[in-house]
Amino acid sequence: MKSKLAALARSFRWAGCGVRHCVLHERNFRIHLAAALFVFWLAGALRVETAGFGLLSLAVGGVLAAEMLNTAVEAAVDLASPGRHPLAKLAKDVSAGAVLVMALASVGVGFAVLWRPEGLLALWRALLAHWQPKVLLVIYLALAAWFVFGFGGEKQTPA
Ligand SMILES: Nc1ncnc2c1ncn2[C@@H]1O[C@H](COP(=O)(O)OP(=O)(O)OP(=O)(O)O)[C@@H](O)[C@H]1O
Repeated sequence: MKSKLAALARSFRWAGCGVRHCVLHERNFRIHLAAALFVFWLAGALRVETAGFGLLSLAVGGVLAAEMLNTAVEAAVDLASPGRHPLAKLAKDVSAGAVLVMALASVGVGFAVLWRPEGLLALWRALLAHWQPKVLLVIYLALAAWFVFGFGGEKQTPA
């Protein structure tokens, strides 16, 4: 029993290593994370109901998972085919296309859940009328830019 629990804990640890790698070395993954934070903030500000949060979570999780699978495919292809090969190109392009499809579907989910003209207009008016939201927005944009472009190391494929 103890060794089974240890094996389970180990598998979670390896999964965590995969997430950590993407956060540190995949710029697109960080873009999705920064966008997700904004989407969840917007959903909170618009008082989106629980089901809406569920849909947004599925969409955000789907895009992040697709991005991670794309990274896994790229690493496996580079390992199997260090030189150029049409099948390597096919695998990478289809994998990248899957991320695009998931991202577009998520934009659709985002619109369906967050398109509340009155609420959005009220947020926009609050942004224009007060300095605090402007400062918060600038801080968020600066932190997001640092996180996306300045955080972690260069893209790499582990040896
Ligand atoms: N081993 C390979 N053989 C043939 N074509 C490849 C190979 N590796 C990459 N390509 C192709 O070269 C182009 C650029 O690939 P690259 O791996 O640089 O991806 P990318 O679009 O820059 O994405 P990322 O920044 O996530 O790596 C893509 O069309 C890809 O399919």
